[in-house]
Amino acid sequence: MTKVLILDQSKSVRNILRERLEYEGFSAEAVENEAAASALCERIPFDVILSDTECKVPDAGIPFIALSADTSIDTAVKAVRNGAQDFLTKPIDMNRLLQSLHRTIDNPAPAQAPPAAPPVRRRRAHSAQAERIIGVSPEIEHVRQLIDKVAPCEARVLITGENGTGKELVARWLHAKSVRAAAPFVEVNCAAIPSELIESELFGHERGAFTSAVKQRKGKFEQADGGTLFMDEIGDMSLAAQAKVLRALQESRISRVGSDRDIEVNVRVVAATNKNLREEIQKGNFREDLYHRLAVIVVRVPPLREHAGDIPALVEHFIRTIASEYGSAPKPIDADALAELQRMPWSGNIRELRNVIERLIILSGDRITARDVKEYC
Ligand SMILES: Nc1ncnc2c1ncn2[C@@H]1O[C@H](COP(=O)(O)OP(=O)(O)OP(=O)(O)O)[C@@H](O)[C@H]1O
Repeated sequence: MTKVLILDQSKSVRNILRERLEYEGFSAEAVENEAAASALCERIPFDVILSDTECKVPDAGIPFIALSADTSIDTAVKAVRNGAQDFLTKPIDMNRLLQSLHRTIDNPAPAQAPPAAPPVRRRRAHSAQAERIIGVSPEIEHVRQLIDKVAPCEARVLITGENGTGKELVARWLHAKSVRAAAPFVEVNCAAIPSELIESELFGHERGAFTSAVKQRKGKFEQADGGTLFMDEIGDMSLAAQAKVLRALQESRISRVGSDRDIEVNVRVVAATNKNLREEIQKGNFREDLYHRLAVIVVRVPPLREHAGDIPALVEHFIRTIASEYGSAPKPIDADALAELQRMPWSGNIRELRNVIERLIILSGDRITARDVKEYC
């Protein structure tokens, strides 16, 4: 199992990253300073360190990825000059982080040998605008038709499907095609938030509600007022949090942690899960009443293996978008390389396909060949 050390002064960042990485199958430890990191590095052979640029990374010869809330090119260049394998800005885009971790682990360049001039890369903007849904298969057409029918009405929607199938993309389109399109689309990943923080994350808190509540904060429900709240990985929420969400949905009211005042909210909830919620209800892990509140309409997003005919169009799309992020020309791909990609099982679905295309663009020569696919996938 890949071992990751998280070095960050913020407890919530440490908790969120640790929980999410453990969820993704990594073994993760988190510390707040260099001394603790050095001590841990002596005991545990970490494969990679994730470190905020405010912290000093222990000199243990372990590749590291720099994280920072400062998005300036100067900070990125400095981090790479200091030996970082990659630089990611906060708030962390988990897809990017996972890609970066896999790249670092698969290809750990010595931490002491940073490139002289790091490539400047335009990162994908995390904008409210939804990316295009690629695919003309009957399966994807069906999803598109459902979006068109369901988006304009106010009904709550539950989106189901395996990881990486495009559930978030569907949620963004449901918002973009609704009457709420001009209002915020706010997302919350219920699996990434430790159970003790979820209530404050969803409903906000008053100053002094708990030790670290140094100022008043609006929760996701209030932030999404007038718009759409996308609750991802809803099946991973604790029963206690489920009860609070149920009340918010029943009454369209919430109260911040530490307050006894109710606040009215006008939010359309779109939820997503990769779990079978009916099975979770049988096991006692998910409230049936909440399920019926959320799943007025169910949109199932198919796994990529059920619409493999869309792979060539998706590959072409990713080659173009990734090339433009890197500021380079799109690389051609050989027909037999494409055929090879169509034969793969894609258990990580479209996200995995995107990651593979990014890897192939970086590692292949002038064009992507079948040999590249066999070597790098
Ligand atoms: N039909 C599609 N056309 C183009 N891009 C797509 C399509 N479906 C998914 N993607 C892209 O694949 C990646 C994964 O999609 P997304 O995050 O929506 O999946 P998800 O089902 O929400 O994943 P998870 O369950 O892990 O949260 C994103 O980069 C998304 O833009």
